[in-house]
Amino acid sequence: MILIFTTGGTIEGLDYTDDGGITSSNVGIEDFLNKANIDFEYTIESVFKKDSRAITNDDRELLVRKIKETNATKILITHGTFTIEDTAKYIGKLNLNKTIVLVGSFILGSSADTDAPFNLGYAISSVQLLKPDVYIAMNGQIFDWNNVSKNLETNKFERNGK
Ligand SMILES: NC(=O)C[C@H](N)C(=O)O
Repeated sequence: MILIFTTGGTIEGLDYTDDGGITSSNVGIEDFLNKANIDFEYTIESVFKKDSRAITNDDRELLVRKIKETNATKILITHGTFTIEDTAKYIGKLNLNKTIVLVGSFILGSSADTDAPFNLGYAISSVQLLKPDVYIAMNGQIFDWNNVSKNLETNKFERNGK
């Protein structure tokens, strides 16, 4: 069984507009899974729905509590890309002995050319195969929680020192 926690971000159609307001186009992660006719057991829970710049450590603590409470050992977290590495580090440091994969998208989940379904598929595959630890699945790659940063110029995640 895969447990999916959703937290908002562009992958769920959530973004700030240039004038500072927040836009929401209400994309359901479940919709992507249904469209792909997936055939594995999963549970999905919305923990909060925020642009990731608005996520606080209290929010991260709530996520951690839910991760600890569940019997599930394979957990996918959908998350905005701006602070996905902060959340990965926050959880990774705790050594929870579960396979936890965080994933987001760069292009609005509601847009026709979104990278959301590709990223989700890659992350769902990864969460089933990786050994217990915390990872970010983006740009068709897996990054360890303690060796990742986002390159704002290229919109790609990189290993540190690369
Ligand atoms: N690509 C993204 O997810 C950016 C987004 N607005 C966020 O929540 O971080």
